[in-house]
Amino acid sequence: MQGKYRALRLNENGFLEVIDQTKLPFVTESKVLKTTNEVVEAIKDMTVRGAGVIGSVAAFGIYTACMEVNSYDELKEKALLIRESRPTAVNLMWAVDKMMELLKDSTDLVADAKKYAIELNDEEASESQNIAKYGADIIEEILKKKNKTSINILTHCNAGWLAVIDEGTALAPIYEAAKRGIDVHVWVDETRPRNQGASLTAWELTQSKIKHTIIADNTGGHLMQHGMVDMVITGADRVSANGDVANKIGTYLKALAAFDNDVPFYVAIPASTFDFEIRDGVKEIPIELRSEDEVKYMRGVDSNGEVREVLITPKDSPAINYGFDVTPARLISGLITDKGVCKANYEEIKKRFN
Ligand SMILES: CSC[C@H]1O[C@H](OP(=O)(O)O)[C@H](O)[C@@H]1O
Repeated sequence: MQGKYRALRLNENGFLEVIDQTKLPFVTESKVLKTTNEVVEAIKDMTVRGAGVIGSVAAFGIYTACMEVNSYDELKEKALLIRESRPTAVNLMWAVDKMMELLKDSTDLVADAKKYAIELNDEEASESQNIAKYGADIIEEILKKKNKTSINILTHCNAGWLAVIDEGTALAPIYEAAKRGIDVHVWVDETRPRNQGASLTAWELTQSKIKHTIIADNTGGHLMQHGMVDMVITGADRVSANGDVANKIGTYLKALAAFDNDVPFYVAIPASTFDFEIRDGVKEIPIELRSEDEVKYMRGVDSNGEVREVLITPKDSPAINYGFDVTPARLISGLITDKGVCKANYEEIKKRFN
């Protein structure tokens, strides 16, 4: 059926259905998003998350909004609600703007939005396959250079198919390398506070039977110091024109440790992640500030298999919860994109993507 991907699909009734990522890895459950408000809430509360999937859901969210309006002007108001649901992943704004541009002269909003949303997602899925191939080539190059037959890759957060349809970005080269018969092991940063690594990346790699070890976020530097990491691959939520990379909080610290230990640090991204409006990512990329409760509470299952949130700090202690940080381009070995691997600098990026 058209519009069907691993993390989301249009169901038989024509509504957007998504995997509820807040329940993984304990419960695999889907959620149908029938209204614009349900789409906005699902992005805000991270039922769906990951820059690419947020963009995918936003595109189908515009289609959902078209079922609620009688004119393009009415649609613009709903589109803004979707566009403003999270501030850092530029794929969200890109998807909404692209859909609204395509629909501006439409005489059948619902039918055209459905068509354009499927086309946009099919293109994202195709780009993800290219990232897989170019990234696996890098993995083979590193193995050859180090004269090794197995590779240890560290990744932060979740940039698999739960985050970018349909192969992911950071995990796409790992899936492709495994398909090529390469012996891959992944160090999985737990990725506090929402544990996208421990809950989502570990779940994905388990499904794909790829060797992995979950580590506390502060472990990566030690592993790199002791030669236990051959490369780092992460995803990204926004890459500025000068090659600075916004990604899940903690990425910058991994890049510093990689730089200090001469470990190749790659960022895998589709073209929709570039933001050419921003020339200095460190200074200008907006960083989402999320609820302090995500730091103060931890999710898990109790002895009855019920998903629970438990307080892990003194009730009255304040916390602050930055969702992302920005890694300067100088710490990045290369950007693995759907058009090949490019250096993280303005000239290279402009030549290939702008
Ligand atoms: C390339 S999409 C994955 C990207 O999105 C994650 O953020 P969140 O889980 O808050 O949506 C994280 O930055 C990942 O690298």
